[in-house]
Amino acid sequence: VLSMCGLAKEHLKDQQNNPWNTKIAITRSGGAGFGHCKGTLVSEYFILTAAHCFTIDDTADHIKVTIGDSKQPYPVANIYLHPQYNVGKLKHRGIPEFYDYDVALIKLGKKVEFSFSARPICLPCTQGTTRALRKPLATTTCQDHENELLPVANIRSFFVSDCKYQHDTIGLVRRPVQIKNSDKKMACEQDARNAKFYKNITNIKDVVTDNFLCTGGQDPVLDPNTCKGDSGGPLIIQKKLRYIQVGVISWGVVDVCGHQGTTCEEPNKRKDRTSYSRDFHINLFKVIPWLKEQLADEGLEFI
Ligand SMILES: CO[C@H]1CCN(Cc2c(C)cc(C)c3[nH]ccc23)[C@H](CO)C1
Repeated sequence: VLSMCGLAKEHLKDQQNNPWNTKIAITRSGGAGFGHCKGTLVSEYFILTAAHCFTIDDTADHIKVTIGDSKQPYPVANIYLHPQYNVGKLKHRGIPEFYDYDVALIKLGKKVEFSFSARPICLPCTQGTTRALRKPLATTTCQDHENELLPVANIRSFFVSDCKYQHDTIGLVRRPVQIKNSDKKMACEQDARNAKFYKNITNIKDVVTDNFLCTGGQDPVLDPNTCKGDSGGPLIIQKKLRYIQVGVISWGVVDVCGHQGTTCEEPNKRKDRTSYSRDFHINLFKVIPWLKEQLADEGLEFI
């Protein structure tokens, strides 16, 4: 059976504690600079990330994926963007960026040998998550997973930032945030209006569709915010000692890292977090059919 998903070495730090954490580097021709994104290892060949990390002319040979402690990048065989992702879909309505269905799968050119620093995270509606939730395999449904992981409430979850410490060592820091899946969901979504391109949108639900999970703000508690470089990273829920990914970091209202990109808590380097600094993540329960199709041969046993 595929090694258990969502298992981390609790007492260790950084990569052993987030063994599904991957870095995606995209080299653009013509000096259009580097693209950097995060992603998660979800099976022996696939990385889950955000579709907006890629532009139409990013080909597989311009993408490098590093996993675990290995400095050696994996070759990329192919990229699969969600078929309904279309960043320019609302351009005619003066909305330059539309992030709906902002998910993509990268197929690696080489199989990942799992280890304590390279292990897949659990995905919703797979048998691995049923086991991780300690539920009966025969009777547990995808809806049971959703009821357990995303109830109507403020749900404790986390994303992961990389922190640059002195001597350029990179650490991985877990950032606790609450998914506003309660009566606070509306206010969370309305704050999208504070984003650069969304200021004069009449109906914010046109851009913040039902496919998003919303975190950030200060009600009930002040949540940390994502940065551009966190794009494609996971929104994770921990159940006992197992980790399940419920979202992919898509976009945020305020890039609290500014240009330097690191997301470390350096003094006065991080823009102050405000009540309207919200972050939006693609809800994986809304893209199960696409995941199931793309990952059909990966032994994940979707239910
Ligand atoms: C609609 O306009 C907004 C779109 C996205 N924002 C950039 C951005 C991206 C692309 C991705 C992630 C994960 C981000 N986390 C925080 C900011 C941020 C800009 C500027 O913040 C405003």
